[in-house]
Amino acid sequence: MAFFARPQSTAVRISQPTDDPEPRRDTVQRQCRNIVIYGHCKYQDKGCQYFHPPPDAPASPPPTAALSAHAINAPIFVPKAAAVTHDDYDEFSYTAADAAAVDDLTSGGYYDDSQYQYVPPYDPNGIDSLYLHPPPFLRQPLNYLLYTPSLPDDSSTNTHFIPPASQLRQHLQSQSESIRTVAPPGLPDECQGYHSFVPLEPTSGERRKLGNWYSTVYRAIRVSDGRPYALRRIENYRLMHQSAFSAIELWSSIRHPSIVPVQEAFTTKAFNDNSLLVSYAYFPDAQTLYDVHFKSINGAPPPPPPSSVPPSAGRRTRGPSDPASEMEPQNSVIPERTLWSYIVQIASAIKKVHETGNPVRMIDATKILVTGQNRIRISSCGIIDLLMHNSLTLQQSIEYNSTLLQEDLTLFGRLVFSLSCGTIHAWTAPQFQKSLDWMTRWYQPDLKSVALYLISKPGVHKLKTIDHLMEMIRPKVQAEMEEALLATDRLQQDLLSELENARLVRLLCKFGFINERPEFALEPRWSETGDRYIIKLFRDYVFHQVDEHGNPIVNMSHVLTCLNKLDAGSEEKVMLVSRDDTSCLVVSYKEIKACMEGAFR
Ligand SMILES: Nc1ncnc2c1ncn2[C@@H]1O[C@H](COP(=O)(O)OP(=O)(O)OP(=O)(O)O)[C@@H](O)[C@H]1O
Repeated sequence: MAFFARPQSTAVRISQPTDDPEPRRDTVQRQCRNIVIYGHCKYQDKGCQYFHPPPDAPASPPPTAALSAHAINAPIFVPKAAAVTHDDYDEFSYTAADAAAVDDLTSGGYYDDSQYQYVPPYDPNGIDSLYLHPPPFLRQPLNYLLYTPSLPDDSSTNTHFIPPASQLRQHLQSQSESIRTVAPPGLPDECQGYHSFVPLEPTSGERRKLGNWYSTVYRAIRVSDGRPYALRRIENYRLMHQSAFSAIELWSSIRHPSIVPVQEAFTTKAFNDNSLLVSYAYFPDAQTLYDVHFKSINGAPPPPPPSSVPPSAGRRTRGPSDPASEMEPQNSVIPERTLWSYIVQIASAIKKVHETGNPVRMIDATKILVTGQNRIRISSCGIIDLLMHNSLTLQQSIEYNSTLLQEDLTLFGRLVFSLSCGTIHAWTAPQFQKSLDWMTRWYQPDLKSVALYLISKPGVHKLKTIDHLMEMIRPKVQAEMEEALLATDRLQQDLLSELENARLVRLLCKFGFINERPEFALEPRWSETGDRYIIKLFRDYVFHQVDEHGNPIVNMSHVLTCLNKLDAGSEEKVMLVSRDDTSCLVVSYKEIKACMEGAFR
């Protein structure tokens, strides 16, 4: 058929305008489209602001005339759903007159049907039945892919592990920023496949030690996967036995949600000494338990609250009126729920490691990281095993290991005392009785029982075991599991609302790749004819609409609606007009999508 100008693209050419009755831009003097379409406007005296020719003036083209491309410049319609939900909707689209003119359209559809009551172009050489009986414009049912289904929204509630969505977003943004921190000068540009070293602790002032070794933690990016890692550097380390690395090999095979995964270890001279570097997974903005819960005691400003307080728990502060305030002045008490959560997470990590027959050796407030709301992970695993590697006989090593397993539980007990009492030395003899009183005052008795079990001295025939501990805390484990599942549900729901982001970005990237490539102007497969032309017109339709004064319309909901429909390949049709108004195409989103995929490929 003649008006299928490009059958292969299925775009419908409507007409070549033969006269120029209207200026390009919409103005209040523009002729009312109701006159053009219906021959009269029932809102003429009721506020319609467009020009209505006097009754004796020459009649406008009858409705059966070919629709001019200029008609596209008629008042821009905005999808109803978008307009009512978007703050920045185009005012012009909803002037009183238009509101009246398009009032009917709101009775159930998204678009002004009357705008689509077009008649196929007049084709003197090929009048056919379509001309005489134009097919009705059928509104396509919405594709379910177009919109995220609305689910009950609990994103504003504060769950145990996941803060309200607004806070979560802030955390994630801050983490993203931390990952991209620019490397300061003075550090190696590249070292064993890592670059962009950024120290994670102050490098001035007192030097930090791990055991007898000076140690610094850096964030660096690994070349092979582009991901950030936390590298702990041990200065002036001499590797005596290659077998020392077997500890790292073992730890790199242990995966547990409460253990910072170990990646690899190597020695290097890149720091102008013999350094040992152990690479761990990096958790942006992580703070140690010490930083979060104990630092204020040393006079440093307290870190931001760990966001660990469930709304009902409140935060209690030791004040001078508390009998226990003699222990430490003005230090916030960790809510019992948070404390149990820490205990369950650490116990579960210890169980995982003890099952391999190995000790953890890093149960310490300065080595346990808080990586999210109430989420903790034991860090720096394996490094002590590497540094203190010695060649023991099998029997010696079994006995040594057994001692270290008991030691893990004792360290754990000390940590529970420290966290419950808010002071790192709460378990030591001078403070022990006061600490017990304190725990009796603020927490349920089972917390004290657990702490006492953990720091008790093992009998010759009765060793402490992590399994026994797990049995003691079973009800708390169940509560923790429920919280973890709730967190998964919450995250999945949040993820759903972000689902369209990736799709839209991919579409925008494709637009960017395809449009405006003058260097390919002479390339027949590329030039702005055919499919590429449709894509260009669609780009204009989505992004470059202007109002009656020629000002750009910045209507995000229009853009998002169009892109969503394009992505879903909706059957809905859209009218595209060239910039010079010489041609006008009606194509479906589905067809535009096919054009775009083709051009992109
Ligand atoms: N895997 C990791 N991901 C993100 N940050 C980490 C990681 N490991 C350590 N850090 C951060 O590096 C910093 C230094 O860690 P380190 O273990 O030396 O703590 P520290 O408080 O300085 O302990 P110490 O007093 O023993 O030196 C801490 O702020 C910690 O949050």
